Amino acid sequence: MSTADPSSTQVMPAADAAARKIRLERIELDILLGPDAGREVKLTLPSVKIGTASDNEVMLTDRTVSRHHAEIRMTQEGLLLSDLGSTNGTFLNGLRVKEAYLGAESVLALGSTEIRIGAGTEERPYEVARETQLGGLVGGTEPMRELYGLIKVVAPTPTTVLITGESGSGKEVVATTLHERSGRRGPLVVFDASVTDPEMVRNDLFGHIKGAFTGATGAREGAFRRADGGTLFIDEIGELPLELQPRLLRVLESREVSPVGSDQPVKVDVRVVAATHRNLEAMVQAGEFRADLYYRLSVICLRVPPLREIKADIPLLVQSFADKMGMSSRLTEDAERALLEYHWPGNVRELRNVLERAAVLCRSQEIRPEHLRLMDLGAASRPSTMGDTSAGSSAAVAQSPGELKAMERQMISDAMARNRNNKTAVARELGIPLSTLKRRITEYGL
Ligand SMILES: Nc1ncnc2c1ncn2[C@@H]1O[C@H](COP(=O)(O)OP(=O)(O)OP(=O)(O)O)[C@@H](O)[C@H]1O
Repeated sequence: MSTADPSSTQVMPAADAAARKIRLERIELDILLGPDAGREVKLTLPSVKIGTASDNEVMLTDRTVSRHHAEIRMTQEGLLLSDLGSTNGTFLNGLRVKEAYLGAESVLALGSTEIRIGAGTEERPYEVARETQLGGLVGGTEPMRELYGLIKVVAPTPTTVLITGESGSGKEVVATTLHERSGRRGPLVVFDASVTDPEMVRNDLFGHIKGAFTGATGAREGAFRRADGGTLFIDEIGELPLELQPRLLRVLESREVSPVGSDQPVKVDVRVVAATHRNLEAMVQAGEFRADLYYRLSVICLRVPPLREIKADIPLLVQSFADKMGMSSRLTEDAERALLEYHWPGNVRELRNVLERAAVLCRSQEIRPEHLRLMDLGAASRPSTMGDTSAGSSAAVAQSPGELKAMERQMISDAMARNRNNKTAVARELGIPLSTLKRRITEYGL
C-alpha cells in the first residue's frame, strides 16, 4: 500500500498556488433621487425586489413607494424589470411599464425615488488550493486542488452552481462540501431528478396541497421548502422532464415556490446546486433541455475530473478508503501498478468497490492483481457505464463483452427481485444512477 496519508492534510509548495479569477454576475443599483439617494447596492443574486417592506433585497424609505414595488431579474436576454402591482407605478424613461428589458444603464422612477440600474460582473480571485483533501474529497493533483480553490470561493456565495462530471466521479461529495462550507444553517436536501414519473418529480420538488389531485390525501412540503435556509442538491438535472423546466426556472428567478394546486407562492431561501453526467449544452442544442434554464443553472460550473485524468491520486484515495474500511491488507506492487494502468470507467466509486471486494477476496493476505478483478468493459471513452460489479455479483471474471453483459443483466435482475422492482432501491444498491439503471432495463428487456 502507498505511504500517502490523506488523514493529515498535506500542503503543496506555494509556487503551485497561482491566483486565478472567477466571474460572478451581479445586479447593481445606484439610488440617484429620493430619501435614500446616495446608496449603492451590488448583489450577486438572480433577482432583486425593491419596496418598503423589510423582506425586499433593496428596502426603501420613500413613502410613495409600495411595500413590494418592483423586481429585477437576471435572464438570458438581460435584466428584466417587472412592476409588482405597485400603487404609483414603475417608470422607465418616463413611460409607465409593467414589464421591460433594461438597457445597459437604465434609470427607473418609483414614487419620488430614481434608481440607476445596471448589470455588472465581479471578478473574485481564487487560488489553486494547497491541501490534498477538502471536506470528503481526497486528491492532491492540480485539477483537484483547482476544484478545492473554486469550492472555497464559491461556497459562501448564494450563486447557483452546476457540477458536471462522469458517474461516480464525486459530484455529490462536491455538493456536500459546498454546503458544509456555505455557512448556511438549513439542511442539505438531495433530490434525484431521474425519477421515472414526471408527476412524482413535480410533487416531490415543489410540494402540493391537500386535494391538489386525486389521491393527494395530505399536503406535501416538497424538496424546495424542506431545504429552506439550506441547500437543495438536484442530482441528474439533465433528466428533469422538459415540461417541469419552466417551473424550476421560475423558482430560481423569483425564489418563491408555488405548491401544486395552490396559487399562493411561498418565499424560500434556498441555494441550488445541480449536477449532471450529461452534456447539457449538447442537450440544449438538441432541444432536450431549455436554454434559459441552462443559462440560469450554469452561472458557475464546476467540473469534477474523471479518475483516469487524475490517476496520480489513486494511492491517496486507496489509503483513504483503506483507513475508512479498517483494511489491514496491503497491495502488492503489481496490484498497485494494475490500479494505475486501469482506465476506471466507473471512476472513484468503482475504485472504492474494487477495494471493498478485494479486501474480502484476499482474506487478510496481501492484495494481488487477481483480487482486484478489474474488468475491461471497453468503455474508456464511454462515460457513465456501470463501472461497478461488486454489489451482489458473482465472483466469476467474464472474458468477453457478451459474458459481461449477461453478468450485468443477471446482477440487475437479481437486485430487482431482492428489491421488489423498486428501481430507486436497486440503483442505490448497485451504486449507479437511476437513469443508467433504466437504460439497462430497457436494453436487457427486463
Ligand atoms: N475525490 C473523492 N474523494 C473521496 N471519495 C470520493 C471522491 N470522489 C468520489 N468519491 C466516493 O465515490 C463514491 C461516488 O461519489 P459520488 O456519489 O459523489 O459520485 P457522483 O459523481 O455523484 O455519481 P453519480 O453521477 O452516479 O450520482 C462515493 O462513495 C464517494 O464518497
